[in-house]
Amino acid sequence: MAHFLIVEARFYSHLNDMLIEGAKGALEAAGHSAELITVPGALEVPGAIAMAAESGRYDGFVAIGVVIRGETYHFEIVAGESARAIMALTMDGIAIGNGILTTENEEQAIVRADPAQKNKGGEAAMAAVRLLELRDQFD
Ligand SMILES: Nc1c(NC[C@H](O)[C@H](O)[C@H](O)CO)[nH]c(=O)[nH]c1=O
Ligand SMILES: CC(=O)[C@@H](O)COP(=O)(O)O
Repeated sequence: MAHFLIVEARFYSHLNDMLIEGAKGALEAAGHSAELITVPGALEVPGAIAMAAESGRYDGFVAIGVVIRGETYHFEIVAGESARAIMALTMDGIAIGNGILTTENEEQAIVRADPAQKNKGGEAAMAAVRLLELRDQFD
């Protein structure tokens, strides 16, 4: 059994609740345990993962959040920079599944957050599980 940390950017609570349900359900079904921490937004997720990885207490991580386009360029920054920083951590060998949705509107986010629909939270959790399996295989 592996132990995962779910790091949620709690910007849209009702959407996060669905993503977290999917992630927890996937990890539990795969026989793993999970903790949850909350940060304000997607830009804080990579830093929180980096800090938690330093502790050595977690085998893998699932990033959860929702970034919905507004009126300004900020969407590109939040969506792009959180994804880029998470990818950089993954390239350092940290098993992370990225379940941060980046959508044009709430309707798109609901479909992707809902475990009964596209279940992107569960998908991100299983991606982290797979990366951990590969790291163990290559060690
Ligand atoms: N607009 C969204 C944000 N913005 C907040 C940033 O992520 C960050 O917390 C702030 O800039 C302070 O550093 N975050 C989301 O997760 N989703 C959004 O739609
Ligand atoms: C993704 C965002 O930062 C967005 O929610 C902020 O909206 P706006 O660009 O209208 O300030």
